[in-house]
Amino acid sequence: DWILHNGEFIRENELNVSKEDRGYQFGDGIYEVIRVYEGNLFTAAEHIDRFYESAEKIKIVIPFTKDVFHKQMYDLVEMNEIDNGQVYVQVTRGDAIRQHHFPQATSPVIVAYTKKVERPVEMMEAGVKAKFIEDIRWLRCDIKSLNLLGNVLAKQEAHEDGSYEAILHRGEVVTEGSSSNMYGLKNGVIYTHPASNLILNGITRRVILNLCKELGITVQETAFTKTEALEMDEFFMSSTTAEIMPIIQIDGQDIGDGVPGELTQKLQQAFEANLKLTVKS
Ligand SMILES: Cc1ncc(COP(=O)(O)O)c(CN[C@@H]2CONC2=O)c1O
Repeated sequence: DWILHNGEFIRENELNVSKEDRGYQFGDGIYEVIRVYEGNLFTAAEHIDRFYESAEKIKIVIPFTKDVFHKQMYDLVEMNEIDNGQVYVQVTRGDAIRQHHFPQATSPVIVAYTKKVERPVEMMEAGVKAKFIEDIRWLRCDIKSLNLLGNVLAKQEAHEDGSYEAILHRGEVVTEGSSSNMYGLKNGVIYTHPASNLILNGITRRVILNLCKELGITVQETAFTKTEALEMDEFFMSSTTAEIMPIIQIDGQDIGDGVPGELTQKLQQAFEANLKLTVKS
């Protein structure tokens, strides 16, 4: 496979990253995961906009225009002949003598690679289990940063418990998943935490909110509590890799009838129709 390294296409064994790369030593960088369906990048513009936005928030300047960057992503997918898969791309502040404050002259290090991934169809049909876990992360969760230890520890705790995802909460208030956004549905209304510094404003979240508008489903971007989560009629999570994933059980307690909800399934169908439309093969 080809790897993109600072605008150059190289082979994996040609890639060398410094022992003092700031992404490696400080998590000083940001990333994106972009889905590929039938050889086409899905919501690439939105992901690239957020990539540049995240970089700007931590004062990293991407040395390419968005158009050039978009073309590089597209070429990488073509060269690696990815039909269904994803692109992982990250930028770090670069290689410099280890010091916490920004080194004088560093140039950002951008690495992108692809992998083949199939859609998680069985899990989307059956639904998954989740576990409440205290949200111990910092207060800039709106930045898609490489600072993922809080997310990693939460996901690990969930997996040790046999759960697919952690439902993070600050005190009683549910924020989001360790690598997803979270939604509860009650009496036909969808509730989800508002886009703020406490969550990542997911691209899939934005697609869902648009689909709800088209379907005439009311969405309240207001946070709900753990207790309210357990009383929801339906519950689901979303991310680029999980798409719309029903959550049928939280901490061992069934949500609704303990099976994927009807409105969740309606949203999944709308998401798939939209996906096929925008990713014309
Ligand atoms: C903390 C967090 N919240 C929400 C999301 C959902 O955002 P998107 O809808 O834009 O994907 C992600 C995605 N995390 C990426 C997506 O897939 N794998 C990841 O690590 C995430 O890491």
